[in-house]
Amino acid sequence: MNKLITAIKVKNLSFYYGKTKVLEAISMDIYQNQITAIIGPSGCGKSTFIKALNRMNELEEEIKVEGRVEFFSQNIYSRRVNLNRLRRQIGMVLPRPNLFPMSIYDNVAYGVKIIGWRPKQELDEIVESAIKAAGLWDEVKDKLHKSAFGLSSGQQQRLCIARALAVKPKVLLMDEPCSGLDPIATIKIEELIRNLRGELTIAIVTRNTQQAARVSDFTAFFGTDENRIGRLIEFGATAQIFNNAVDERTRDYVSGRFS
Ligand SMILES: Nc1ncnc2c1ncn2[C@@H]1O[C@H](COP(=O)(O)OP(=O)(O)OP(=O)(O)O)[C@@H](O)[C@H]1O
Repeated sequence: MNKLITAIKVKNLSFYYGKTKVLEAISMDIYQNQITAIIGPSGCGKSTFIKALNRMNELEEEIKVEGRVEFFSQNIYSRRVNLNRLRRQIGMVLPRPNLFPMSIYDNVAYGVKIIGWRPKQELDEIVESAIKAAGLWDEVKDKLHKSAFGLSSGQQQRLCIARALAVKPKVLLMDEPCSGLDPIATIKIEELIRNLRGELTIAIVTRNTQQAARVSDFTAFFGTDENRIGRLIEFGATAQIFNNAVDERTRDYVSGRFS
């Protein structure tokens, strides 16, 4: 394997909603151009963690962050950070499709247009290549100017991924992107993730351990301690976590023995 480069370094991150601590002292790296899965039982803080990586939690009520999150060595919680730019570089796909009431084309072009004006032909090319990367082109190429709401939920979710890819993020965060989808739509999203392997840094939260095993290079297993606070229990190459985990709790969880 080539030498791994850290895209996001999480150092001793603790996270609070109001006065309630939900994550304790998380330290781990998200490696560039690798796919990192975050797995663990419900309520262990997986979504909170991934949202902390591009400050998406700040849309919620009072939060407190301790520790550091560095994006290519830059502290993302520094006051100097431009949040729009940060979220363009570290994009996010949510559990449910959240398209705009616009055409398929305009949904994908939207973020690109915000960055700056481009000639129509260039915009067309960006839209086409993002939709292709999301594995959706053949299904939508003849109806680009129809409403995005006419698509199935699986197609809508892939369009959300196309929209995220169109602004050329360095990292894509995915929070349970298949949670509302049937098995076939889920497989299509997994295929598209695998196709991005080696080209884009991806962190994906999933409750589906088999999905983590299928798509990821690295896996972080989160759990809760006796105070119900989320902790990183084990991090490693996905094959190691699934076949040769060090911690008994990881072994129980990945083998489905977790209650
Ligand atoms: N906006 C919020 N305000 C207060 N508490 C919250 C908020 N969001 C999440 N929590 C709490 O933080 C803890 C972690 O929640 P989080 O959604 O991050 O876990 P999760 O591992 O992603 O769970 P699931 O797999 O069920 O989605 C839970 O105890 C949850 O109730």
